[in-house]
Amino acid sequence: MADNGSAPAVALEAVTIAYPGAGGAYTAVSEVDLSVARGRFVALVGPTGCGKSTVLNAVAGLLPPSSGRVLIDGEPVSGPNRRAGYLFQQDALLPWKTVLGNVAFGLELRGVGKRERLERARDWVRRVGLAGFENAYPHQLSGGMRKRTAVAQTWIGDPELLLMDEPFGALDVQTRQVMENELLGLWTGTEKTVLFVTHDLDEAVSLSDEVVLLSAGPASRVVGRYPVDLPRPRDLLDIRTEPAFTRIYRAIWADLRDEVMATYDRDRGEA
Ligand SMILES: Nc1ncnc2c1ncn2[C@@H]1O[C@H](COP(=O)(O)OP(=O)(O)OP(=O)(O)O)[C@@H](O)[C@H]1O
Repeated sequence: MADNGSAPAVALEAVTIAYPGAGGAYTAVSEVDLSVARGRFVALVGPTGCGKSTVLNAVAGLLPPSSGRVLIDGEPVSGPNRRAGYLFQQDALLPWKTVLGNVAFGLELRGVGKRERLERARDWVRRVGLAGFENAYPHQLSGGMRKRTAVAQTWIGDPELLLMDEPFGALDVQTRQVMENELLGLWTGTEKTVLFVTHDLDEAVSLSDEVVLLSAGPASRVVGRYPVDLPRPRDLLDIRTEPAFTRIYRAIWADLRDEVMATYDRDRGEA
């Protein structure tokens, strides 16, 4: 592979994505430019339906742009990116496999020998706090435990790039806070780049180095980039009460609110 050490981990260049439809194509995002340096934690926010998942799917290589380019480490994306790790709101646990089997599954697909993959899976099960549940099946787990299993499943492959789409959206508030903290704990000190989609501004600010705001659709584009210069390592339970957190949150919300209202007005007009 080319030596692209200085290239951004992720770059979108004038990316436009239109979905075909019966009444004509729907342009979800238009001319999106975005560059994410290696090792950064970037949150993507915007009103509902603005195209956050669309952008993430394009970066994942699951959705080819109608025009423009997506580059990973300086190389154009052409097909699903197998070096990236994914975490979505819906986990992808296999119901017939145990926790250990689910965590080891990615390594199994890659042909890693049984002994090694089980050893590594056991280590990850322990790291996400599920020691003792190795032999449990997904239906025997709480939502938080399923999510921990999914986190281990993703991280065991040691991906350089993590693409997360509202990964904790379905969890109750308390479990969510614990999981967010644990995610930061895993990520801190690594060189991993994270693109994190959320519609929760609180979550976006507390986790990330930078928040990127997409405008209301159709034809959404990037309308704001906000550095989050809060110290690390962060304890999310503490950081949300810091004056600096409130300052950043308010600055972004002032702009996000306009986009949310634009979406609301548009939907009302269509109703
Ligand atoms: N496969 C598809 N075919 C047609 N339109 C689609 C398709 N997928 C998404 N869209 C439309 O594209 C727009 C962007 O959708 P997307 O899911 O990317 O937004 P989002 O910001 O992630 O939404 P949310 O915050 O509600 O999860 C929406 O209007 C959606 O209805």
